[in-house]
Amino acid sequence: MSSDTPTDSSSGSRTDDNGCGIPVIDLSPDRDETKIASELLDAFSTIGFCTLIHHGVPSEIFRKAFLASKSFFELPLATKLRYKYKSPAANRGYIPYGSEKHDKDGEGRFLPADRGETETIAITPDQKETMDIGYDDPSAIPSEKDGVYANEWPTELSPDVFRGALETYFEEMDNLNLRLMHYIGEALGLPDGGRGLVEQCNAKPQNLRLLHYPSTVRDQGTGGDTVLRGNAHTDFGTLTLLAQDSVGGLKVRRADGTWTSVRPVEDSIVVNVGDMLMRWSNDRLKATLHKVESPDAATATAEVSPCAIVPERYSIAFFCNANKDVEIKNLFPDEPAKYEPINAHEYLTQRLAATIST
Ligand SMILES: O=C(O)CCC(=O)C(=O)O
Ligand SMILES: [Fe+2]
Repeated sequence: MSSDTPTDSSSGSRTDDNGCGIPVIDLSPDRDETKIASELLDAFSTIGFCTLIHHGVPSEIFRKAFLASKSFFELPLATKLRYKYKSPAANRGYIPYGSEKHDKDGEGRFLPADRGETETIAITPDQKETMDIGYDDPSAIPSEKDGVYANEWPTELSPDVFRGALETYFEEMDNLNLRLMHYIGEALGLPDGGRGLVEQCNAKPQNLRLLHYPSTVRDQGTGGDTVLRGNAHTDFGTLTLLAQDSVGGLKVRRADGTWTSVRPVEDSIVVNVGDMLMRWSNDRLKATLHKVESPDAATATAEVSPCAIVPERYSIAFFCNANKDVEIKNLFPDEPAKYEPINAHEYLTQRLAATIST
């Protein structure tokens, strides 16, 4: 069996993935919610990933968000650099190619914090540019001292095309995340049936990231046929809600070390567990390594060019976190804690600082 076969027999998770590579979970309102919750728990405690369908977010909202992303990345580099990412504390703005250094190696082991230039260079920089957007709280006055930051919306783009589309997208994803956290809390058997988890994630500490992987040629990057567009990593927060275009290339590592390709499904959302939720759940939920490569013909739904050109790719990640003041501490006090408690904001800022050079 090829290591990219889109089934998952090794992890013990559901295999009815419709060829998607990871479990597919249907959130239709007429489905039994307890069943949905147990499917989510099954996926998140094995491969750590699933694809959501019938989640209720209208197609139009994805279409407008992808249009906003394209309009931004098509601006000249000098213009995009006016909105450059300033600090992990603010966690907003544009990051040009080659600025992410990753804090884990290809096996998921943390690299030393004081790693020098050589070790950084040993990992090929991601072939992507990104734009991070947070929540603009209308009732708070931005102040660096108080840790309140505002987005810098590009003045070159009409508010309808960019800001409006992305604020709507943010709101939809935020609601969906809270729904998922409720299911997770319920399925984990937490005493308050999931309400407590929701209350600890409901202050919009999330981060919307637009990603653009430029078109490239196959024999660059790691060599051979495959181009590595995004290094293997785990996400930092609680859940990540990812929308992708039809190009493909996302791969997830199974428990046995082989990789499964996630086939893009129109209007679906790929969800995965991040390290913060893995810690919080005392390792019951798994933050799994994933990476982005050039698409293989078997999984891409877009026409994959037989020639050397790999088409550009767009995706939108919605990185969810616990509220800034939450202590991430073993949710199961009856079992020995595998991690020291840590403040959610501190944890996130540390991980961001270890990966992004500003
Ligand atoms: O672009 C993708 O498909 C995945 C991106 C990703 O994993 C990330 O930004 O954390
Ligand atoms: Fe990721």
